[in-house]
Amino acid sequence: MINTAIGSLRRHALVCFKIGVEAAEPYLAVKRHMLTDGNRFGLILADGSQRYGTWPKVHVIAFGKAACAMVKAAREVIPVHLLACCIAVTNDDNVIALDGIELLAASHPLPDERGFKAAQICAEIAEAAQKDELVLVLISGGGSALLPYPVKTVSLQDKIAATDLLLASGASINQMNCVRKHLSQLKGGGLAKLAYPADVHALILSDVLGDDISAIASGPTVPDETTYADALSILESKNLADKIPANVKRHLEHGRDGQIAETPKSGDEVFAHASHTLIGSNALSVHAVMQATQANGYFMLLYSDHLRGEARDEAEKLVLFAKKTICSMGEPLAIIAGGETTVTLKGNGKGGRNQEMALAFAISAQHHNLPGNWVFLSGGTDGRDGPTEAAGGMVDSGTIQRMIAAGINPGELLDNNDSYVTLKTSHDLLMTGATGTNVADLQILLILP
Ligand SMILES: Nc1ncnc2c1ncn2[C@@H]1O[C@H](COP(=O)(O)OP(=O)(O)O)[C@@H](O)[C@H]1O
Ligand SMILES: O=C(O)[C@@H](CO)OP(=O)(O)O
Repeated sequence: MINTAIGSLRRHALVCFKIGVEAAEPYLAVKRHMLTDGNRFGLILADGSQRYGTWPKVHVIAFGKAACAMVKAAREVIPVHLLACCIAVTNDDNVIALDGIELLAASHPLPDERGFKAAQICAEIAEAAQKDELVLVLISGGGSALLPYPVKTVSLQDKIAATDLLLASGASINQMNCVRKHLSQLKGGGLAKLAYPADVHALILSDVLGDDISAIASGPTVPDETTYADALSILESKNLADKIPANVKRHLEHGRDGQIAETPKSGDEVFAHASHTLIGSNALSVHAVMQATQANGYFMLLYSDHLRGEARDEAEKLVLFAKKTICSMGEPLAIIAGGETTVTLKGNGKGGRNQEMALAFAISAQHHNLPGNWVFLSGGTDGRDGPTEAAGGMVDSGTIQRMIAAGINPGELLDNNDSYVTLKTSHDLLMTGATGTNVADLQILLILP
């Protein structure tokens, strides 16, 4: 039985989580950053200011896993007489047929010929845009693989081979994309360069923690501060310098030796008419959750907006932090975090990093006698945690009792990375279904001391 106090904490946690997810919902996020009076089209910039344009034509290029939802919003807002073209490139899983939009499917995470053709079309649109027209670029994660447009001396097959090696090497997304930018005509500011001197504005949904704009989909519209030498040293550090196709290595070496132009850097003329707005990210979702808990009457503390580390260790640290904090608080307390933990798999159970963190939190809270009624939610904003249909877990101060009453041993199951079955038994799985967005994970701890 869940008591009424815990019941209302659980309802609040769920509502706040959903508000965090909604803050990153691609369709809504794009709509929040556009305006029209029926005749003109304008943008709402990051600082909240409104800017109506005098663009006679708007060319819309959307790519990434959220391209369909983003382009749908743009199509609904931009007056038809201004819309020159509307193209969306996404991966097979995320294709949604839309009226009036040229929709192209391509492969992710390894590029394919379809992506190459889509990239050619996008490049042609950018090049054809005239001065004083607007190229509106809607960017979401996955864009790097979906729009492969290798430099002329590197074939698509060679680029696929290089991507494959990098994916398998454990390279970070920033490292991967440093190399991809230096093999591409579109990435690392390439799209802005092609569109110049037309105006370029990008609405960017970040799937990269820390929101390095030039890493998201390899930053096609923003300056790239990395170099050919950086790309080569990344390949060397991963022992790939002699495994990548010879054409790829030669291109990077020619670049390093100054025989090929660098990717455009900040201050470069090609960015004179280029701007962007970050419209969704883990940090923005964390912020939305923080506001929601305050609106619900909680005293709110931000624990971390870049949570990283082993899920179970982070759970214990959070328990200890909460215990220390409660001592000095008499009022309802919300402790908020966002980020992406990891799980080192040791067992053969089923689960995900959020479910593992929730289970570990419940065990650790009991071990450290976390007082009062509390609820802890850890969920993936994409609604899918690991290879399960749950988004994560939501545990409370009665969770361990429910598990024991059901005859299971939570500690043993955690050791087997079996968080899914364990939380299912205590009715603590967080089930939202796929959400259509992906800005990493959110953690919400609500406490009535
Ligand atoms: N039994 C398990 N328990 C906890 N985590 C797991 C388990 N099985 C897989 N995982 C984790 O799930 C992660 C993949 O989850 P997923 O939600 O698909 O990731 P992403 O959101 O990064 O695409 C892997 O990094 C792996 O560590
Ligand atoms: O497109 C990309 O470069 C990255 C980051 O935005 O996403 P993914 O990990 O899906 O390749």
